[in-house]
Amino acid sequence: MPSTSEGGPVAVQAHRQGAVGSVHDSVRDREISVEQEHLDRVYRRLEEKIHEAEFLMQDAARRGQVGTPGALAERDAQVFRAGVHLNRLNNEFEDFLFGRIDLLTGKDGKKGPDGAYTAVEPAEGAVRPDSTADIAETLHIGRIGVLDQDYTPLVIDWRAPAAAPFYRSTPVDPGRVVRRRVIRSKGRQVLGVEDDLMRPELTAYLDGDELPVIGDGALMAALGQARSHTMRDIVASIQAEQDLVIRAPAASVTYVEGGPGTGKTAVALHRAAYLLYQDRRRYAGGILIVSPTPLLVAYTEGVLPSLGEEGQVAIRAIGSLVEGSEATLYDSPSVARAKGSSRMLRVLRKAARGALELNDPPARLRVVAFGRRLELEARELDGIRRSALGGTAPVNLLRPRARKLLLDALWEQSGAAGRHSDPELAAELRSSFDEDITSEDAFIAFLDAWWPELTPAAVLDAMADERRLGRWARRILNPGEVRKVARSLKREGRSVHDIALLDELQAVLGAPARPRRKRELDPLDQLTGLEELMPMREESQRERAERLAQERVEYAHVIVDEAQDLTPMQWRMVGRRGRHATWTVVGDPAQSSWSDPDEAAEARDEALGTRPRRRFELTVNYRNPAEIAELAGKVLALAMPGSVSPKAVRSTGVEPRFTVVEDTLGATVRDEAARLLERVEGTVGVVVAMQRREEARRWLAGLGDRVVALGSLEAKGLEYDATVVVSPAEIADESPAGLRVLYVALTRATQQLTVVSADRDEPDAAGVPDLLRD
Ligand SMILES: Nc1ncnc2c1ncn2[C@@H]1O[C@H](COP(=O)(O)OP(=O)(O)OP(=O)(O)O)[C@@H](O)[C@H]1O
Repeated sequence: MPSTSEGGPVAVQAHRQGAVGSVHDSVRDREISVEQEHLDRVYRRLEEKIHEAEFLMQDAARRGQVGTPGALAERDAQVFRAGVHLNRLNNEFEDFLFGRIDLLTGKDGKKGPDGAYTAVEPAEGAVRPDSTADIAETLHIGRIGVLDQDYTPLVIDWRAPAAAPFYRSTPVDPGRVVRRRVIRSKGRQVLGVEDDLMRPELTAYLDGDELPVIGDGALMAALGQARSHTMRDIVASIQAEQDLVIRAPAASVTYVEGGPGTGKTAVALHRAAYLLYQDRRRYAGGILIVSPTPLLVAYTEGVLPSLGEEGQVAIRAIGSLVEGSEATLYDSPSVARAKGSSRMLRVLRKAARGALELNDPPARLRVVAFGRRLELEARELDGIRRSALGGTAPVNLLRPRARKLLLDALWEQSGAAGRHSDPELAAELRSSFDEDITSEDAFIAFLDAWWPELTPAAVLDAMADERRLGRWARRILNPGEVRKVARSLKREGRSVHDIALLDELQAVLGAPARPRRKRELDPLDQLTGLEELMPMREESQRERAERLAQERVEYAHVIVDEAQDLTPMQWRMVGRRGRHATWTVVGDPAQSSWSDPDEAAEARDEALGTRPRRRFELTVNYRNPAEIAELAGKVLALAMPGSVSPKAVRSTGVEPRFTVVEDTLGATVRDEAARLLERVEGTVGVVVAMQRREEARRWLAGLGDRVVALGSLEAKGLEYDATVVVSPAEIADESPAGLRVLYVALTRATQQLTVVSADRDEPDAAGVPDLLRD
């Protein structure tokens, strides 16, 4: 039986056990059958709704054959509405009822739109002087809301205000809630119930019988479960401090800090679902979640669909934010530092201007106009280029200006300027002069070569030349940095940090004017009259998503996960996607792998602008047992002296295991991974220094797909039943932020942790490496 630490959401357990004691199985069975009855009723109602939707579809189709314009418009609207209904009902048919709250009478007798009473606090006299009370209202909570024929709520949507007490109520501040129940079901069958008592001091009655309490609480049941390679939603056991973040108003910036395992990623995902529920018109297709790695994207991708939100939120790895890019390569720490630094902005601006001269531009311009040969020499051309480039306007967009300056210089040379005193005639003459020249092939060819249209990729490729980069980065990067950055750009494929540079270059260069693409045929376009009847269809979600992508992807809400890791250049890239957005930013400074947090904070503040921030802190570690959290705390003390570890919510009694390499590192790691595979049901992660990634994959070959090898930076945000952390010293020495990266590695396990030490770790007799000793 797991023990629990004190305070916060955990306190529920302590209260409950003291108050209730053991419960006989027959009571459990009876309670399961009570919930089964309710679920049966819900399904009957859902079936009725599905039949209704089907009938509407058929009826609408029949009406379509009648053919008057009014009937057609009505049919279209009905088909659309019924289709949406059917889809929702069918999609969310599985496991959508998961919670129940039993409430005291409220202060006022008002009902909200979901059919539930709105009061949060109990009415005076709801609790009798002898500490007994009657349950006045029972609400079931699920993934969508379902009303009975008479509009009484059978299920309340988890995001509706009436569902908030299910998450917010605690024994310290219970409100009207007496008992909170989590219902486990699969399809149409209720499998179990887990209860928490919010007012253990009360004897409460429901329909005359004493309220029974079953199980050890849903949170503990959820935390003890084996992990798979995909994250589960936490909708049934969101804790009060997490709920405050999820339901925080969308205005400005919601800023959340919390240590490892405090549910930041889970909370961010549930917040996206909540915002969609609150204001679907505003947010559908317009929420971006920025994640540090493609691995974390894949791990979290299933959560929103399980909350009924399929395809509405773009979850993108930071290396895939630019359309068409999917970078997974990592630069060495020193190259990453240079590329991520805001100094790079100045280098890119110079590169974008310098790149105009990449392909030996012509040294002179010769044209014939009004029967005269006109010529501009290299010196004049340089002067024109310099004056066209003044200021910070995007280089590609300056081409028309440069063209105009060339024409001015040629006009001057032609001597035609003084020919007419009448301004109208003079203007006409000038315009025919310009036309003459600009239609000449020689001029067009000159302009293309002298002011070529630049692409971000071409400029970045040009920076791979060390001499050239040295020129562009003079007095900005030091010669060592220039050498390393140039070398890294020569390699095949882009790194994660290159993507932010490409995005910046896109802004510095400006998009060349592109011919508009013809819109693809949208099948819903054929439903005439739909726009008027369904204002939400003004723009379909696909159209909106496409439009946003074409307009350089601006979003209505941007959620940044693992925000502590964004470099200044990455903040600029993300900032461009949310210039008018509201934001949710979640992170943990203690897990930052960026070597200069102050510089990153400055860039973050610039991206978020002056919008006011609402700060939240998450304080409870739901992932690691206390034994693992305590060990990780030793590294935290070295990495960020004085910072406080989040409180672990449970303990397993299994201490971390320490081993020292015996034969070869590979054989030891493989043995330890195999050992853990036998001890846990779910996944095992082996975390190594980045340079050992490939090697470690070979060590584990043949052990099956429950085990994976990860570089330390790839472990961000992920979790496993058990982990093997290989050579803490090697991970810590890999970069200036190495100790914080090691802290991340040590906090990935939900049950067991093994640390393998090599020579460099200086293990003591018990195998404990130097870095993890007291
Ligand atoms: N209220 C909850 N009920 C059940 N499980 C929870 C709850 N909150 C968090 N968890 C679980 O705890 C684990 C850690 O959550 P999550 O990955 O969101 O934490 P995090 O703060 O993002 O961690 P890190 O900073 O280490 O990436 C996950 O398995 C998550 O499902």
